[in-house]
Amino acid sequence: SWVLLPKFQAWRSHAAMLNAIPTVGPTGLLSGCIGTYRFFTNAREILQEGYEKAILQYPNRIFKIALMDRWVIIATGRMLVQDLMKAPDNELSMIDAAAETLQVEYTLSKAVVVHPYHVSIVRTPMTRNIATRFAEVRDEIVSAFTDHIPPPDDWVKVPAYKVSFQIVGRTVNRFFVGLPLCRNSDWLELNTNFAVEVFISAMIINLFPAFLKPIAGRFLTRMPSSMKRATQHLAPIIEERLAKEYEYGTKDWPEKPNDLISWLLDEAQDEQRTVSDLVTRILAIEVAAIHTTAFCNALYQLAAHPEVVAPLREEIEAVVEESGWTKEAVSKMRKLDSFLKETLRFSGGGGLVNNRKVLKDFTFSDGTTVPAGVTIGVAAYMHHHDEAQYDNPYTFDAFRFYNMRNREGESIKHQTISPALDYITFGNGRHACPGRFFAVYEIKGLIAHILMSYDVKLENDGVVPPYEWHGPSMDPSSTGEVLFRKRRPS
Ligand code: HEM
Repeated sequence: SWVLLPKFQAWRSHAAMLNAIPTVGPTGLLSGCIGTYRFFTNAREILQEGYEKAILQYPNRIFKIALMDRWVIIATGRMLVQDLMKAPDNELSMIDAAAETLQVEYTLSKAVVVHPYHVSIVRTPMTRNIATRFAEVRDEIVSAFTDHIPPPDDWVKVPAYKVSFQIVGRTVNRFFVGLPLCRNSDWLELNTNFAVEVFISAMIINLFPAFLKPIAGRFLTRMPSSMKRATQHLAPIIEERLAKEYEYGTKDWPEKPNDLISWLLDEAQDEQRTVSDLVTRILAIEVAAIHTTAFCNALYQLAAHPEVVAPLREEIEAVVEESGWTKEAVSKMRKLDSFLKETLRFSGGGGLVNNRKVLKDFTFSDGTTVPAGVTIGVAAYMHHHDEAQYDNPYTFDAFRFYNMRNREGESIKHQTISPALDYITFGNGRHACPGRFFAVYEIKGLIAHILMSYDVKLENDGVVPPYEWHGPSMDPSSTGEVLFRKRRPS
């Protein structure tokens, strides 16, 4: 029994830590099954209830929700959010949480979490090349809009969700893989579908208990066929680049393209220099870059707020006249930046983000302890609508952050790219989204182009079509329409 005693004690202390955390949603027998079902269908209500109780009632500002085979703990308020984002990876692991949330083993490949070197490629060479590649990105924005929404003389209805994915897919791919692949319809369809499939398959696999996940995982993913399809497009390009390196005996051969494939090859080691590993990384980055609903949300908000159009147009025209369509010009678009950041605050984030797997019992700075084995996350939507963070949080105030930047000494604060404890759309700290610089320049470029070339409006009296909650993720309406016409002189 002396062998079992320490185990029993550890189990008791684990149970005591868990018991001290209030549960929201179903409790008792079968709570995991019912809880998972309710979290899938009613996550918003459960999270809102927990969030309000955590602030007003609970002693330690955290609460827990029972899922099929694990507990999810939600941390609320700036202090706990800061602790969570500052914690070292060997205590609170982002990678382990991502592997679980996205079920990467079945939906992507274990390799992307075992050696995530592609994250530093996004952070450094990719971000450094935004300025040099901006003219091409801008060219693709113009050409993608011309193809998908040829400027009509009279109002036409455009399915916002579908078209925004198509336009983002092309813009992102011009930057990642260049012409002609960025306009190849099979490649684009594969990428946009794959990005959505990863999230849907993972959500369904997560409904199964641990012992059934391998079976569910085998049947519920189209990963092998997507990999094969992606390989058909990428293998010839990758092989040609490897051949050039061999031929010239250097990685810096003449006229090497300046794109994601080259940036990856510059860093990849040993087995990472194979077609299959590189294809997986490229798909993983595509998923991170394409599965963002920011542009679609911004389009709905722009169409819903005609009063912002004139000031935004005035600003864009002035900076473009001065600096052309460059990265520098886009960074000077401060009102547009505020509009985008307000969109991300107001409609971005979802209910369970910045997830961390607890690898060792973890104590927050207020003394609250969570046991190893659970997952902790943040309810970003509720955080961004908390009056402790923002005045009138349920009002969409396009120039909220512009006005804040105009305050004495705050001109470089409050930008869309700057994570802060009251603004966690891109996370915060060490794991803050490394792709946010590109994402922000790209989305600002897309909205600026709409403002310069089109008039937009919503049919339904300017009311944004209802958001869709899929489990804890909050998405813009997938069926809503925005009306477009060629810009008319005002
Ligand atoms: C508006 C668009 C985007 C949003 C809202 C967004 C949001 C996020 C968030 C919340 C995280 C996790 C932070 C955490 O857990 O602390 C993250 C991580 C990440 N994002 Fe983004 N992202 C966006 C666009 C992009 C783009 C365009 C790329 C690639 C070019 C990208 C690549 C990544 C990568 C590689 C990570 C993992 C970082 C790590 O492991 O440390 N994201 N993103």
